[in-house]
Amino acid sequence: MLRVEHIGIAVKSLDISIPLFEKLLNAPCYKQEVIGSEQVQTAFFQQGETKIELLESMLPGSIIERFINKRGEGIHHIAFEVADIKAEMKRLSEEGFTLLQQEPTLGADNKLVCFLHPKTTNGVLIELCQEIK
Ligand SMILES: CC[C@@H](C(=O)O)C(=O)SCCNC(=O)CCNC(=O)[C@H](O)C(C)(C)COP(=O)(O)OP(=O)(O)OC[C@H]1O[C@@H](n2cnc3c(N)ncnc32)[C@H](O)[C@@H]1OP(=O)(O)O
Ligand SMILES: [Co+2]
Repeated sequence: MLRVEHIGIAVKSLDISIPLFEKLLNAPCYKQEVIGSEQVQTAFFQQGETKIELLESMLPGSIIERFINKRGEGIHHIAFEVADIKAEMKRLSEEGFTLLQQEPTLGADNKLVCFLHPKTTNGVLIELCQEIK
């Protein structure tokens, strides 16, 4: 893994959480993006070489809504940047981790992404991401 690319935080309302994080980090939200396949709206903040990704559910029953209903707002996943996502998926699968998808999909901020099941990673949802060049 190259670095922590972002930390995903599930929030109920971007309208409330964007100004809150702008105050907290003393940095502007530099990008908002809708990811229809994940039924989320995102908002990004740069912090050194990593980012904070706020996630608000767009639809009832979405992954983010289910998470908030069960656990409340808070840290949802940690994303690691990798150089070659397919090679890393193969390595992690061979090491016994459960991949939540067999092929990378298009994520936010120009990335290919893949998730690992939190049951196989000490209860932490892990995202792998590779920049699309
Ligand atoms: C914006 C795009 C992208 C990016 O580019 O950055 C994103 O970050 S999208 C983020 C949202 N998308 C995802 O999270 C995709 C991967 N996640 C999943 O496929 C599912 O959330 C899941 C992890 C498979 C869980 O789904 P499901 O089994 O349907 O949910 P349950 O509510 O039944 O939970 C089962 C079990 O897992 C625990 N859980 C759920 N989410 C998390 C989590 N984020 N971290 C840790 N544990 C999690 C949940 O509490 C349940 O546990 P038990 O109650 O003990 O059974
Ligand atoms: Co993410």
